[in-house]
Amino acid sequence: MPKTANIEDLRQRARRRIPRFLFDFVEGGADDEFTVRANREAFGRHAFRARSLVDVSTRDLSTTLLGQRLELPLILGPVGLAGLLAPGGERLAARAAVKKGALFTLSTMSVCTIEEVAAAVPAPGWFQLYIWKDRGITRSLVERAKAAGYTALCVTVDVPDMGNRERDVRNGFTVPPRLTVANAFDLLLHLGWVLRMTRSPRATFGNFEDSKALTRRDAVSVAAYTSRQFDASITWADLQWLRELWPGPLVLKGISCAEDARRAVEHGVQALVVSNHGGRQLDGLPAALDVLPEIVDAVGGRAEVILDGGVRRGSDVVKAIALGARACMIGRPYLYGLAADGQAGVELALELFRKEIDRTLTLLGCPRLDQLDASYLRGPGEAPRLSLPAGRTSTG
Ligand SMILES: Cc1cc2nc3c(=O)[nH]c(=O)nc-3n(C[C@H](O)[C@H](O)[C@H](O)COP(=O)(O)O)c2cc1C
Ligand SMILES: CCCCC(=O)C(=O)O
Repeated sequence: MPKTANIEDLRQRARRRIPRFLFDFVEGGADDEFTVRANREAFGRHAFRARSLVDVSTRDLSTTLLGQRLELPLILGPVGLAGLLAPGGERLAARAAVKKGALFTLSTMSVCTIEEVAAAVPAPGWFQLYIWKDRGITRSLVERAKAAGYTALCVTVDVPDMGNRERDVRNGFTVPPRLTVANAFDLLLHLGWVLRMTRSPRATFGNFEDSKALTRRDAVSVAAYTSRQFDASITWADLQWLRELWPGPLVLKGISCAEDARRAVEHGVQALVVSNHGGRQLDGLPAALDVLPEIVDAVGGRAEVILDGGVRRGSDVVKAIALGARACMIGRPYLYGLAADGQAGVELALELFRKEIDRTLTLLGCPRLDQLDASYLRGPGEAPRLSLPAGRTSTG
């Protein structure tokens, strides 16, 4: 097999290794997937302004996030059902993050439980919260995360209801996945995955008793399950309630305009994630990178800003940091690694990013990540658009 040179190669390996309905769940976005593509294309509108004759013989890629030092400015974003890509998927990804000096975020909708992931690593990372209609369940999730030692609560605010993921509708994707006439051939072509998954203790949302009891006969679509459970009535006022439950740092994920960023700061949020949920929620939102400057400006240093969406290259990370992000969150890139080769695949994804960030800093003439600023970029209008070859947007 040819060597894996970049995240796109890892994506191709993942595509071959897991059933189509699962790859589509990972890859897909909402409606026409305009925003999925926009996230990627935005990076091509910024070109570098490199400096020459700078001593770049040693480089420093480290950053601090909410007071924690990270060797790599990368956060593995919260992803539901990662445990379907490889048995124990969330545990494997959390271990890979520790090994590579990145940070792991566990999703509320994980297959492994809050406690299982915490037990797999020396110190757990962040816990991502979806607010349940049943506040008793929400409270219990927060308390479990606190007891297990997660260091920050990352509340996702862009899912009052699930986005319209048409690939999942078409594929009849359910939790747990079910054998149907329509997907029988797909499963037959991926018997390796079927066999691997028979070793997995469960194929549903591990944190919820009712979901653990889901059998293949009463399988539900992700949209149906989340619609039943997620609270679409939450407002800024509810953040106060969470504050009382969670004394540690609070992060809001899914901020996409300056007003909300300002409001988040006024509510004492320590970090915010500029994100459109990887284009999986409201289709038609602009690229996350395009709203980053507006949000960095609105926050004015009062909270840490993280860029999430479309990051596929070390140079993307460097561009986001030059525009004021403190770190980048990645979703699909590490899932490709997990699907392709379990923990080793996630480590490979992170290693590819590390090498690319390192090389970019070297060639850019900026040896330290914390010295990056907008003077290292030429913005849209200042430079010709850099375009990817057809079919190489990493999505679609
Ligand atoms: C399969 C999948 C599941 C996801 N599940 C969650 C989730 O449970 N909670 C959440 O806040 N974001 C979730 N996200 C969004 C990611 O955290 C992140 O915002 C997005 O993947 C970033 O875009 P990228 O994939 O281009 O890096 C999910 C994304 C994917 C691809
Ligand atoms: C799997 C449950 C929902 C996860 C999510 O937020 C997403 O798919 O984007």
